[in-house]
Amino acid sequence: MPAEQLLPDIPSGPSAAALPEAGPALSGARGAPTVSGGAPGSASDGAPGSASDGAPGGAPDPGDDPARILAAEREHLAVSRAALRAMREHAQSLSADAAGDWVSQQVLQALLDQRVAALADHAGTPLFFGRLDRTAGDDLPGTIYVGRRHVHDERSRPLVVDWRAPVSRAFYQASPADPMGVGLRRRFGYHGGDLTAFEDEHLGRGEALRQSKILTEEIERPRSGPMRDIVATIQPDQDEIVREDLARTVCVQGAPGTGKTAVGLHRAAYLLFTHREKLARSGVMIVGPNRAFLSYISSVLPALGEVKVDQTTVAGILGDHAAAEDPAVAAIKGDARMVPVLRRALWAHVVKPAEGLLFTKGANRYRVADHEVREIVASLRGTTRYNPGRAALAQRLAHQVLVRMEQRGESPDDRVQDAVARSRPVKQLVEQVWPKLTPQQVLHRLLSDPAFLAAAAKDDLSAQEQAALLWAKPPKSFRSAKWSAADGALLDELGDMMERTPSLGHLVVDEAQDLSAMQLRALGRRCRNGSATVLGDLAQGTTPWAARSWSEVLEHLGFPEGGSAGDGGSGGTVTELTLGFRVPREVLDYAARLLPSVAPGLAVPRSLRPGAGSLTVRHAPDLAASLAEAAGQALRREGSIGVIVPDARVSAVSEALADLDHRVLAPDSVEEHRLLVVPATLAKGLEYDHVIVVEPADIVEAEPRGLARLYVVLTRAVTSLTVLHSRDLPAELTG
Ligand SMILES: Nc1ncnc2c1ncn2[C@@H]1O[C@H](COP(=O)(O)OP(=O)(O)OP(=O)(O)O)[C@@H](O)[C@H]1O
Repeated sequence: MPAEQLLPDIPSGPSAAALPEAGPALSGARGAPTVSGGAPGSASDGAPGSASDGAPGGAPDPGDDPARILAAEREHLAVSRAALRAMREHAQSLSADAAGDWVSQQVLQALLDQRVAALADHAGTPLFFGRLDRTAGDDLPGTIYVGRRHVHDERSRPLVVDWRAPVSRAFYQASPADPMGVGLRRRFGYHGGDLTAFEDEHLGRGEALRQSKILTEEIERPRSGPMRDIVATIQPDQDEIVREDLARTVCVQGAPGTGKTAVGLHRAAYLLFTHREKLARSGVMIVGPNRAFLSYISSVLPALGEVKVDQTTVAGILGDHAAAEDPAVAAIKGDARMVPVLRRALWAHVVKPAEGLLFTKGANRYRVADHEVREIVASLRGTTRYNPGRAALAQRLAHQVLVRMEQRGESPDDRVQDAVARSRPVKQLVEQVWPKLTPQQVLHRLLSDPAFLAAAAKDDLSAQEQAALLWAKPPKSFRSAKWSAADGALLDELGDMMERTPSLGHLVVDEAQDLSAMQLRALGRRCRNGSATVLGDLAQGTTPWAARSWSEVLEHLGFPEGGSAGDGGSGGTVTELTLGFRVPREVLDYAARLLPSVAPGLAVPRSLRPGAGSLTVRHAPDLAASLAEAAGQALRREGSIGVIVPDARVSAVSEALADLDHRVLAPDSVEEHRLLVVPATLAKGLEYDHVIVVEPADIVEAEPRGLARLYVVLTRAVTSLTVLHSRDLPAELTG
């Protein structure tokens, strides 16, 4: 997004004023109380719908006194809260007894319980965070309050409108250039559940804020606990992505901290609101890199009222296969060239019948000749998945027997055909020609048997690649095989060749740049009838198979860029977020020195915040002592602290911090702690107020894409980054 879009010029400079007794805006944690905006005018200011239109009971016009305006808005909040209470009491009073039978009663009761839970008033956040005074002259109210959920009064007049409703769009998108029928846009700051500040933009008069203090306060607030929703401050380019059509697959490239994860989660919430019934049936799933990350993002959707979204990892989908594997072998297994290899391996099990079918019933014998069986097999091969093909073969053979019965004057019906299809001679022939298989059996054979692998690989894999794929010591049976994570995707591919994988309505994939072609295919087949939101940063790709381009990723997912998806859906579009909300500019510029080496094609990211003094790079011959000192200093400041270290140094660093209460982050960690030691390989997607990075050279040397790992690690800080090194820094960082 161009900076001007976020910080538009104001023809008549809006003023900022302090409001007595007002607490800090939005985050409520710090900062001066604010009321700002272009001469905060009357709440009803020129708009056909005034504040009193929206507030039943007709609140008096507070004029342009900020304190009176805020008092009037607090009154609207109190009225809205009372109305929500009434909605909840009404829902509680409803009985499921009216349902006809016991099962319907239980279903209805569950729905009523859900409704009551959804109508809870969360004391920590106000019911609304924005207001629009509209000049559109349509049937909708002149004034609307935008909040996390819809609230109406006893006459069904809306007091708060859900942020996802079409009319709320203007709250995020309207600008002086295109006011979208909005005269006044007001943003509220809050502390706990109370309104403490507001900012006005008289868009109708061509006024907009140069810099929203409420947004600044929000992005600068100290981080503690899990990720929060950004519903009050979604930016216009983020909102475009959030509200993209369900049918569209969107792929978002974005530098660290540009809000990709936040946008993906809000898009899920938006789609669930807009297509509630459809998605309740088909489902929405969020896929993240590991459980620690999922735990970090786990509160966002519930806070937006969406509790029924599955949040998982690729391993959660493909099975926790964790056998150790050489990354070079995993890279071959992750390559899309494995698809034809697997296909040949599977279908090689379908063989030419040596004999025809002989079916006996009483004294009668019915024959289907071997060439006829061959023709049936040939007509089925390649036109169905493996298992349905097997079932169809049995039915076709039985049908041939039926034809012969009819030729002899019998009149068998469908039940006879089913019985013949299940009869021993048919089963035996099918088993011989088209055997029952599991994905594990096929993959076990492929990775154990050089001749079988060579036949399946043809020219798709080189001799060296085939040699690398073969197990050094093949397990005796597929049952005792220890599968690797890469095998998981191969098994899934084979599974889908055998039986169609059910599809979800929408899939959000975070850190997608790290997924192999085969993993992407596994995810793509899970939204074959739906769509996807694909999030990532090519510069943060740390796996040996990390994507080099988004069009590749979309292709593997089955949503080719600009094209159409396999099952009639639309192709994907790539878009970019370029403005960073997390990392201070000084830190981001430092990390960006690595970009020419890790992703030469990408533009240098921009940060919303200057963050002067946020970066310290210290040569530390006594690393343990410097680390303890830096961590101690950070503990005296506000906010979370992440000590990000080469994985091999985790225990040593934990020992160096023995005197400070801390925890070590593990892949499955769900507990929170203010001071965390974070292995470099787990830092992706996370953020801390203060980050201390230990020994960058070790981080770079630990893995083939170590420079990209270092880029990830250096971009986790919200407030300060301290780099401690006893060895020389990597040349890419100093050059
Ligand atoms: N519009 C916004 N208003 C307030 N905060 C925002 C906004 N957009 C993003 N943020 C905040 O910026 C931080 C970074 O967001 P997020 O983690 O979604 O970025 P990301 O692009 O996924 O980063 P990374 O690539 O490093 O994983 C989060 O704390 C998020 O809440």
